[in-house]
Amino acid sequence: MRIEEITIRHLKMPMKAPFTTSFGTVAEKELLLLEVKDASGTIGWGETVAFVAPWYTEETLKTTWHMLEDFLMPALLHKDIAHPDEVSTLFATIRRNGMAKASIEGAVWDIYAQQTKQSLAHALGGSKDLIDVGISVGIQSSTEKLLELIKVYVEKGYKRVKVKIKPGYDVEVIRAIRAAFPNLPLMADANSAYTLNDIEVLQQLDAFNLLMIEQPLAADDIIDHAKLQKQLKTPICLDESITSLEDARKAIELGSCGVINIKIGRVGGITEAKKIHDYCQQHAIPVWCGGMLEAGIGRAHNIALTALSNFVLPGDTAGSSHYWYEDIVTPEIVVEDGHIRVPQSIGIGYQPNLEIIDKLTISKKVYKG
Ligand SMILES: O=C(O)CCC(=O)C1=CC=C[C@@H](O)[C@@H]1C(=O)O
Ligand SMILES: [Mg+2]
Repeated sequence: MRIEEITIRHLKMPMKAPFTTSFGTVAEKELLLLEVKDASGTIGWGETVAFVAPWYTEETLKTTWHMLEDFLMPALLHKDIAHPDEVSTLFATIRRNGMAKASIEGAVWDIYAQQTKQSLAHALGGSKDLIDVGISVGIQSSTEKLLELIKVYVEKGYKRVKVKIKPGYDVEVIRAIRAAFPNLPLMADANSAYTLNDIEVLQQLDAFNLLMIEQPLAADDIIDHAKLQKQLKTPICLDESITSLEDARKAIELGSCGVINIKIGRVGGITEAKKIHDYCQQHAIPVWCGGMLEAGIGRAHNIALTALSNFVLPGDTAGSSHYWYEDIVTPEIVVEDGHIRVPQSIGIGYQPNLEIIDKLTISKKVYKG
């Protein structure tokens, strides 16, 4: 294939409820939607996951646009590509900026799946028909409110619940959840809010049979995570710390984690995500697919990736209606009894809904190189 034209749309999507973590709140999601057309007219779609502010990683919506416009699109447009794995080679001299790279690479995978007449999940080597789905619950104004929400999600059938923790909002919150839901598959995500000085607090969490504690320490620190893991019974799951296969290899060699959360955007694309998945499988490290409050295109890519066999833990791939009044794809993504059915039709298995996309678009630009 040869990419000839890319349309970037800047979308603003109202959220049903704000999402709060140890770092900040997202009340309205902004994203870039990429419509990528190859010489034969096949169209693939990609979605950026960087937030407006750099609190999760250093990328922002504006940096992704800058990287796409000034470096990534010029490197890709009008080049002959036999396989989407080659996109990362074209981008090899551009450091980091994984979310920008992933948005365009995801669209190329979509085109490839369509042209080889298979589902994206199948093109990636995935064979599951159903994936297990968990839910991520942001920080709430009170523990009562949190317990009420968890009850609703448990009744809806979600396969595990992840809650956000931060210093001062941790042991007592988890204790209350455990008391109300003794058998719930439960985990906590700290988004790097702790240091090794907090080890006693983190050790107290060992009493609650958590599936894992996600990213307790700094994003760029796998050494301290290795020290912490030696002193915790609960497996550590790394999120922000893993931006590439090399990061995963080093973290596993050091013993910094027992689980890895793979996010396509954070690791620079589906090809790298697959490599991390395969490496973890060879080293008996279970993985799951993290979420970035994606709209339908990003969510569809996550579902296809989760069809790979070492995604053995439920992912943060809630259904469209959890976050959105109206999603940008048809049919909307539905969770039933804690499962999503992996589309078996050609491509991503969902159609972009242009009417809704147009309604949410605040600016648009077409690039032909
Ligand atoms: O997309 C989802 O449903 C999961 C959202 C989620 O938990 C996160 C999204 C983005 C940043 C973080 O706050 C958090 C995470 O770290 O996994
Ligand atoms: Mg996380």
